[in-house]
Amino acid sequence: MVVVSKPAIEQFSSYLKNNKPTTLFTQIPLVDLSKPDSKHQIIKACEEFGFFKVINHGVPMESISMLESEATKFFSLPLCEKQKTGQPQPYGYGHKRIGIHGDVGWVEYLLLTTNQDPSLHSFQTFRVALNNYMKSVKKMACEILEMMADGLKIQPRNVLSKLLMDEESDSVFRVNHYPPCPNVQPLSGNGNGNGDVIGFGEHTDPQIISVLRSNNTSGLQISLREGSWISVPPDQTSFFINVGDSLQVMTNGRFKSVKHRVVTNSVKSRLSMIYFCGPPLSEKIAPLPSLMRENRIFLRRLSSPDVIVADDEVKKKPVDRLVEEDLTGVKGQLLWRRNGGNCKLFLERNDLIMEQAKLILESYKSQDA
Ligand SMILES: C=C1C[C@]23C[C@@]1(O)CC[C@H]2[C@@]12CC[C@H](O)[C@@](C)(C(=O)O1)[C@H]2[C@@H]3C(=O)O
Ligand SMILES: O=C(O)CCC(=O)C(=O)O
Ligand SMILES: [Fe+2]
Repeated sequence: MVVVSKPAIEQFSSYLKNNKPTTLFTQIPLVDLSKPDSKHQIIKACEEFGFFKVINHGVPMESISMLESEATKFFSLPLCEKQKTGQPQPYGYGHKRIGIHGDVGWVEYLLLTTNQDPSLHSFQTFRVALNNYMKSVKKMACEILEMMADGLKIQPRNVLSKLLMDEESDSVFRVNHYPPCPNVQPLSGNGNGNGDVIGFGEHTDPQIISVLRSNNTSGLQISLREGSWISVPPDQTSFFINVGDSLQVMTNGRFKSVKHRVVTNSVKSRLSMIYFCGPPLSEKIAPLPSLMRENRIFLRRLSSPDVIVADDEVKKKPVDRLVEEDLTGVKGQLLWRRNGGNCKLFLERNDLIMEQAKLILESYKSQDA
């Protein structure tokens, strides 16, 4: 639900107060995929930001423009036409409500599986443009994942990309449309809690990596390690790569999944297209053996209370100490599962039945309440 309560100017000044541009000069890492040292740049960017921009990516501009124009046409259709793609459960057309946790944003979107998704059966030209685009983007994503494996000195180099190449890969594609938001309007729900104008509230993506582009319109922000937010300058010809929770787990916390959000624009529509590279359903997501330290799994809470991640930074976080004591040295695995449409990582311990693992997850939830 959208609530209009205060005059726009008052809300805007509150927005600025809560979103100080603390790091004006921080540059988003740029990786030129055609350069021989790109694997090292990728590793550095994933360690420091969990986010980077790529150029010389090999995705043809025509396939990008074709999909963008089909998506723009789609969002300009009357609501009843867009709803023919189905209710978002989770696939289909949705607006304002995002996911199952009551999140609200100034956004409409289309969420699709990358497999044979029936949602677009009456939008054939859209479907063709999408398949074309996804083929090239998937190829680029695999190349990036292989460069990551090289940079991490992990063998075989397809250890990450094979999850995406798997026929059962649980990848999703999302097109988000943020219409201009004329007034600065606070949204109810789980935005960022400051009454800001949120297009898509802060979160981390649960998948391995996400490949994002937009129509040259600002709005995307990422959170830096020290907690400040920076705006990502838009760029129509490049792609942006997000490290997701699954990759954070697989690298045993060496890469961090990036917290990000989208704020609205009062003048221009933002259109973003994102390929979320997910592992096959029920894939075991565990730190890659060569990146394990002391053969232990450390756990840290992520933005969603059900998602936990291997990381030894937990030692610095009092709220998680109990969990570390409970689980240090435990052999277990995180499974990629879907629950009511949302994909998540679930903990399954070798020495405990799932019910007990659930209890541990419950304790996260009660800390949040
Ligand atoms: C606000 C949310 C929407 C989301 C689930 C979440 O609680 C946090 C992650 C979001 C995300 C981002 C990537 C994909 O678009 C998505 C389908 C996913 O797997 O995680 C969405 C979720 C969603 O829209 O349900
Ligand atoms: O629209 C964007 O630029 C980002 C949206 C996003 O983070 C998501 O869909 O997961
Ligand atoms: Fe995201």
